[in-house]
Amino acid sequence: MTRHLWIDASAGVAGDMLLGALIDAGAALPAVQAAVDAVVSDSVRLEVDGVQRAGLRATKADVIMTVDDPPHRTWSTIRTMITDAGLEPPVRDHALATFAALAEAEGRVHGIPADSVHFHEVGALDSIADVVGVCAALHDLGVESVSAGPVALGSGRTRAAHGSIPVPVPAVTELSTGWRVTAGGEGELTTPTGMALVVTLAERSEDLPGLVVERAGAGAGTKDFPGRANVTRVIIGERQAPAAAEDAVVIEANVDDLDPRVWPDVISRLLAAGADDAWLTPVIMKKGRPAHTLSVLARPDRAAALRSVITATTPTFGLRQSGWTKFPATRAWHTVTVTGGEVRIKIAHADGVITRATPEFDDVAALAVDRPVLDVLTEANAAAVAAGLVPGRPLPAS
Ligand SMILES: O=C([S-])c1cc(C(=O)S)c[n+]([C@@H]2O[C@H](COP(=O)(O)O)[C@@H](O)[C@H]2O)c1
Ligand code: NI
Repeated sequence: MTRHLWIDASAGVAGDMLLGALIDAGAALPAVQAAVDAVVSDSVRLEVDGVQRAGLRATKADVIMTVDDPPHRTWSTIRTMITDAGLEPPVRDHALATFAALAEAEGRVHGIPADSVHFHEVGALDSIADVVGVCAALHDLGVESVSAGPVALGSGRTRAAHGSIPVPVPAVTELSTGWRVTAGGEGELTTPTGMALVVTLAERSEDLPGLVVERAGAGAGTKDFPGRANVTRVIIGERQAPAAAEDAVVIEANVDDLDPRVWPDVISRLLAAGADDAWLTPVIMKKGRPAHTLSVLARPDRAAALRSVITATTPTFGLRQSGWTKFPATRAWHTVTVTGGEVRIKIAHADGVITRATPEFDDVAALAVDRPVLDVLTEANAAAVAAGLVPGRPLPAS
């Protein structure tokens, strides 16, 4: 069983709406405020209030500025602030991935490198509070997996720093690649920060899955439209282990004319765009040319976005795609303490019995600041054994 969160964005989603919904569902405001303070100390105060939207009760989360003149900040500055804040590793990693998606989308829209994307004054503090706050709230709620239903983006036009822009606004359109969306009504129903949170945190777009419901929450948007509640809802519950078999696709292209130094960037962009894995195989292709086959494994709903990444980042004139069936192990996570911090242990299990347990390598590498990675790995393995996370032993309660 996994604690799953499903996001209902059928009336739209913004960062503050999702934050309000998670606090409404029971996330502790002090824990969320502490995470935000760790990134931007003494700059914002989160306030929550019960409000009504078209007759429905919901929690409104407000980000109150407590500084007069907050500085302009680029994505590269914000990345350093989040990295250095001492956040719990899952909170830090989710916040970094969300901001990266937002900055890359804005960069593509404006034709500038993501690192130069500028979050001006209030926008920067607002976005940091929303993104870090949502990631901290998920952690506080013990959420292990996330999915989202179709997202209503809105229609018409809105005013932004660029003047009057069409809805869905360009950054939202960029972020929506591969996601099920609808117009859903007049006005800007989904903001760039809201969409970045959904597409980064949710593993898939799906209708409400089978859950044993534990709690629900509703987060209010700023406006109150008559006849349609301006709320983002969340439902949290225990999800049964997914069926053993899953549909997957493999997208491939043979490439003989890419500067080999570019390949690592191609692979990392494919992983950031939702590939389950991406790899290269050296081949001798037609005309006896040494080349590489690029292979990308992904869920079918990620295929369109991944084909676009391949086309944009390699010189290939075409690609091929085939359908596969995956048999992923059922997974669970536990955290162990080692010198200097915590390491998550990834556990595969069947019928309540552990079949494999492995320290999450990114957590291990992050703690290997002034000692070898192998030392931290050995300590994490020993901590996992001491905690009973050993093949053949029962899966402990989470
Ligand atoms: O300021 C910029 S660059 C900006 C770009 C865009 C594009 O789609 S491009 C949109 N907006 C608007 O800013 C507000 C706030 O959005 P948050 O995600 O920070 O909540 C919203 O109305 C966007 O449409 C700004
Ligand atoms: Ni913009």
